[in-house]
Amino acid sequence: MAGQPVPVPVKGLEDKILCIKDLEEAASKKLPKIIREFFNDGSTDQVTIHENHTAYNKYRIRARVLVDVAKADTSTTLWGRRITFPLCVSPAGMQAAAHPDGELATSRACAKKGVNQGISSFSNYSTADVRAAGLSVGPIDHAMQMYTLKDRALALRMIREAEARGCKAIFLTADSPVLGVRYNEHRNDFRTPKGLGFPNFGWTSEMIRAQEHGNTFVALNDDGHSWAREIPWLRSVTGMEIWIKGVVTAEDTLMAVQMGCEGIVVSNHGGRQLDGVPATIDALPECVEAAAGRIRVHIDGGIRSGTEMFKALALGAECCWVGRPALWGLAYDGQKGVEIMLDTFYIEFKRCMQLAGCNSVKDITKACLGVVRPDGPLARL
Ligand SMILES: Cc1cc2nc3c(=O)[nH]c(=O)nc-3n(C[C@H](O)[C@H](O)[C@H](O)COP(=O)(O)O)c2cc1C
Ligand SMILES: CC(C)CC(=O)C(=O)O
Repeated sequence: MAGQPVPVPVKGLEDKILCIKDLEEAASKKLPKIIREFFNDGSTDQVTIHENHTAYNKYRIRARVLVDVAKADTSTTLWGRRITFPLCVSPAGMQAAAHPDGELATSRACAKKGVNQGISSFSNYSTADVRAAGLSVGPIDHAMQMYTLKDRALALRMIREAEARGCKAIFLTADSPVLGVRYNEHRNDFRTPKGLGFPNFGWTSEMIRAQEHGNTFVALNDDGHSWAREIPWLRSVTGMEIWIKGVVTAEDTLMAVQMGCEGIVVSNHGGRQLDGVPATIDALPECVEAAAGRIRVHIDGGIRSGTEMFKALALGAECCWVGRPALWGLAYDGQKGVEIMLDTFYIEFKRCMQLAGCNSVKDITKACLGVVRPDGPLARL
């Protein structure tokens, strides 16, 4: 991707997409209200979804100058393979509601741009098809996202399929024993659009539309889940890496370490589950400290620019993931839209590294950041 120009508008579309905010606006105009609000909103009072993004503003970059950054290298390693830069696409379900090609288009775009993807349990395409779509373009690794399901036989089928297709990890979404309260779904009587199925569960469109969205979660997810129930069982049935997605505390990071997990994604589900939990960038430092280098720590939630990626890395995340930006890319222009999204982040991240005086991802450390205090000088971390 090196040397690419500033993102340009897609031919035939009038919007000039220069940043993720532009993409959000252009995509939102194209989406029907029910889908737009389902994608864009958070739960109840929208506090966490708002802070996920705004909390980045308190940090400033302590840029170093007169550093030769002509050969700045944005790449990093994930699952033993170099990726273009430390950004991957989070497992967000129902992507065919954004564009008919849904997760297939996302997979192709990720492979083309050299990053990885999480496959949602609620993908509208099967794990086999999503893997094949990406691999037809180039190398790509996938994590299979799973909930803590009541039905062990179903969970096992999904695990076996993920293994057979070569997924590298299970992302066990731990923040969803029940569905978060999202007013838009009630106000709009949200239903999965006609024609979309959830093949990972073996559910057709007709089966899904017969039930209310919230009831799907009640039927599937286990509100009696626990560390002791989930992790030893997962470990006993699969050799894939086990990552916990949805951690926002040091305590749960330590549990993940003690349970022998390979990694965590510091995540609050994009502010869609419990409103009032901290912004992920605010939860990150205590999780990084608790992990103490023993397991991988990644982050998602509210990341909308390369500068915010830089800040998350400086605070100790090894890699960032984004959910809605991929959905906006899809809604804007399918695979091409997701590519525009990835290019935008890439260009911003590389330029931020260079302007901050960093030549590699390893150069991005706590020393690169300061925190704004109301009435004082910038405080070093
Ligand atoms: C429409 C939508 C569907 C999602 N579906 C899932 C899902 O099926 N499983 C899951 O673990 N997370 C799901 N997420 C959460 C994402 O994986 C991710 O944590 C979140 O979107 C990151 O925040 P961001 O959208 O602000 O980047 C979903 C998010 C959105 C917006
Ligand atoms: C795609 C959905 C069924 C899942 C969801 O809304 C979520 O996990 O936030």
